[in-house]
Amino acid sequence: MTLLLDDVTLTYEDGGGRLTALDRVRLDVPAGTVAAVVGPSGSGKSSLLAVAATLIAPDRGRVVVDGADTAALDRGARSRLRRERVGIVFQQPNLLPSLTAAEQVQVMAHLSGRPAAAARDRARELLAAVGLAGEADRRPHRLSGGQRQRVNIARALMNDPAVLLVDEPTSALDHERGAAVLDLLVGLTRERGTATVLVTHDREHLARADRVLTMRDGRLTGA
Ligand SMILES: Nc1ncnc2c1ncn2[C@@H]1O[C@H](COP(=O)(O)OP(=O)(O)OP(=O)(O)O)[C@@H](O)[C@H]1O
Repeated sequence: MTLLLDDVTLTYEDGGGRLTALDRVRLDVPAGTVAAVVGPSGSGKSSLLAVAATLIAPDRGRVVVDGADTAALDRGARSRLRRERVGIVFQQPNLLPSLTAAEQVQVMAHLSGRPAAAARDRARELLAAVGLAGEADRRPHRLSGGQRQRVNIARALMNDPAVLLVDEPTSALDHERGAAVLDLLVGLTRERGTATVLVTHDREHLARADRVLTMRDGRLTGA
């Protein structure tokens, strides 16, 4: 499995006690598939993504990303794994206002120490893949909301991640643009063989996923 969470429990400090945000969660996502996660607010969806992204270590259980058991890695190796093998797409694109679309994407390769010339070509290729070949030199204020989210997706793909973690990617978009962004995510998952986890409130997205899982009070069901 490209992404595996096995018997994962995560608690947070809560006043004098502990709040269980993830309760013995098992999730395995094969390459080239989309697992959608639905659930009410506060049920643990963001915590699930944070643990899968290796941003938070669980109290218990295993998180295996692209074959690597993340508990066995030191901090440096874990951040390298996150940078190089995990793509993260959150609700708001958070683009840097002064950079063009191509530069936003290129920056990711720079952070991983990849050569600039190759990164420039790759950034343009990815922007073309998300339908923004003509917008590569535009800064965010000259892009629509849907286009900004596409730049966000291209940026997450820059390092060819094995795992793509996506949190409500269409919440800021109208229906048509949201549908186009979803098409793109599903298509890229299949083409590039990523293991994609998609947190969504949108029922229409669920039909496109390979599996739909429900999170409730930290328990994940439907696997
Ligand atoms: N850093 C934290 N410290 C303490 N409690 C937290 C922390 N982060 C989340 N929680 C609690 O953990 C539970 C799960 O939260 P989480 O954000 O994962 O849910 P969610 O399903 O993503 O919610 P939403 O859809 O509103 O984003 C909630 O009860 C939340 O209040």
